[in-house]
Amino acid sequence: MGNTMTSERPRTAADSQPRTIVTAEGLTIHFPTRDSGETVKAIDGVDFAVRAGETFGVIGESGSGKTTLGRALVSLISPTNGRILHDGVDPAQLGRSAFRHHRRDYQIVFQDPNAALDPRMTILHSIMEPLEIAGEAAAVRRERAVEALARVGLAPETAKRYPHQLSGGQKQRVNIARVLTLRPKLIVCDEVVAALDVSIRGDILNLFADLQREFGLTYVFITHDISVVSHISDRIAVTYLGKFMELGPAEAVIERPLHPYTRALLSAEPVPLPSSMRTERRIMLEGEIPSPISPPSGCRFRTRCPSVQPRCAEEEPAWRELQADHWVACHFATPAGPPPPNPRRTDELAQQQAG
Ligand SMILES: Nc1ncnc2c1ncn2[C@@H]1O[C@H](COP(=O)(O)OP(=O)(O)OP(=O)(O)O)[C@@H](O)[C@H]1O
Repeated sequence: MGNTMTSERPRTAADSQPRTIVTAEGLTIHFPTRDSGETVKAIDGVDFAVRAGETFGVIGESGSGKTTLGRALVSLISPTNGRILHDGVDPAQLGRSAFRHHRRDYQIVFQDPNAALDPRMTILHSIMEPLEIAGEAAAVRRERAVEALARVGLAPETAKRYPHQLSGGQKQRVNIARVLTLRPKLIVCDEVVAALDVSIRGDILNLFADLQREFGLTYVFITHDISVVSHISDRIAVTYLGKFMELGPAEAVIERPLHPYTRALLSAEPVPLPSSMRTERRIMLEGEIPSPISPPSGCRFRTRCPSVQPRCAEEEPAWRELQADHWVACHFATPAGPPPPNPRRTDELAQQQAG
């Protein structure tokens, strides 16, 4: 960045690549179950990089591993296999004190507005708390907290209040102020508007967008709600049973999906359907997501896929860049889109429904 005028070094392809804030390499997170001794494969080998200044949306049904992924990105969970790099640094290799200093740059805001707030602390103290843990001086803590309170749209008198005196939306603004004081490189937003009244979700999403513009923040935005993710994301990753099915520019993923799962997810959404799908029949997602303890062989989506073929049970699809910056894991996807529904499969599903 900026080195072409001052450095003698010739430009390389790497110079035009955007800087990455966090990279996941073969990221795998397995949880042993307490009673049965089995393993929950919550995240089962994903590779991606989040670019500086972008909003990286992560979408998928409940149980697909989104929260586990988000927690791992901010080092709240350690990888079972593979690794996460923060701006090129592997946090797992840092000593205790270096890690403590490092992790303030990688923050998370949770779905439950109460999760991070101590009911006995005033709002000002709650906002100052992360700075105190980070070892900042009292004067800096107060100054930054007051500034952050205003920046998230809360009145100065809110400082003296307690969490129970605030609405859900106001508490979520406090949570945003808490992480903002640390000036982090990355904020993982885990279903941050899901618990809020529908009427104020837009305000909070707009606040995130304004803060991103002002402070050059990078977000990973986790949600099961397509309207949220399409509203705010630059790129979208579609997760299913611990794997990425598709990853690409938001507009391409929403308007011209490549994976049958993405198409089914979008088609299950009541409104608004992308223009390319308005005339298509709705493809309903049949059945429950299978257990991550024993995911299906080959392609994990095959047991619910309307386009399934015999090969899907035998061979795991490769992760392919089918179009520029647009990746998919499906044997039969083409640059034109997902494979057409398999008529035999459609008959089977109709029979199951009738039965
Ligand atoms: N600490 C844990 N111990 C055991 N299993 C876990 C643990 N955390 C998550 N899981 C399991 O891992 C799988 C993925 O969970 P995760 O919460 O990451 O999914 P999700 O996509 O965020 O779902 P939701 O939207 O419901 O939160 C689930 O089967 C869940 O039960």
